[in-house]
Amino acid sequence: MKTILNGKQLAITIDRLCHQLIENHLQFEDTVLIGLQPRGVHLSERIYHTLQQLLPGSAINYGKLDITFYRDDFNKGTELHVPNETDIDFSIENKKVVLIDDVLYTGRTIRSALDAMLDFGRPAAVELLVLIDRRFSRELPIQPDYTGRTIDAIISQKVRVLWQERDGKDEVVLVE
Ligand SMILES: O=P(O)(O)OC[C@H]1O[C@H](OP(=O)(O)OP(=O)(O)O)[C@H](O)[C@@H]1O
Ligand SMILES: O=c1cc[nH]c(=O)[nH]1
Repeated sequence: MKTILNGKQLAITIDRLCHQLIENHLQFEDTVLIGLQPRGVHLSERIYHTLQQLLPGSAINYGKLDITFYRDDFNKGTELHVPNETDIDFSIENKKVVLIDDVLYTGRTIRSALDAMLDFGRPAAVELLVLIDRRFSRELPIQPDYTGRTIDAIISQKVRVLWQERDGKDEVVLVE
């Protein structure tokens, strides 16, 4: 197992991503943040809380989206897909949406998210923020707008993003 980001590097990376978001979205009046269940939500929570500290007084719309029923392999094969909560209590009509996930690999999760998101309105634009972009493994034409770290990994390897609140420590690792 190899460490890609330790806890301190992860915190610095999240801070940088937040500043990049502010650069493009200023006070977030027309922008909403949506974290993807289950693993992207830990990242989106950190980003949301960091932005609130950096932009005191701004009311940022933040929600969580579950894509289970929109997966292109739902009801195919024997794997049981257990849904998580979707919590979006605002319309995304004409808003700029920033989708947030921990890892981008084939792009299929994000494709599903683009589909699932449309239940909440027609956005003006959609951006993608990921902590880890696994290059050279995309199966769909989907690329991130904000990236924590780009890595090259072989197919047998797996990136795992660990969070203090769930795993007991903050770390990004490459598992052989
Ligand atoms: O770009 P993709 O190929 O869709 O992979 C990215 C997704 O994989 C992980 O989720 P999950 O744990 O559900 O997938 P995994 O079982 O493949 O790790 C991760 O949290 C992303 O949402
Ligand atoms: O390496 C990978 C690939 C997909 N999803 C992950 O969480 N890690």
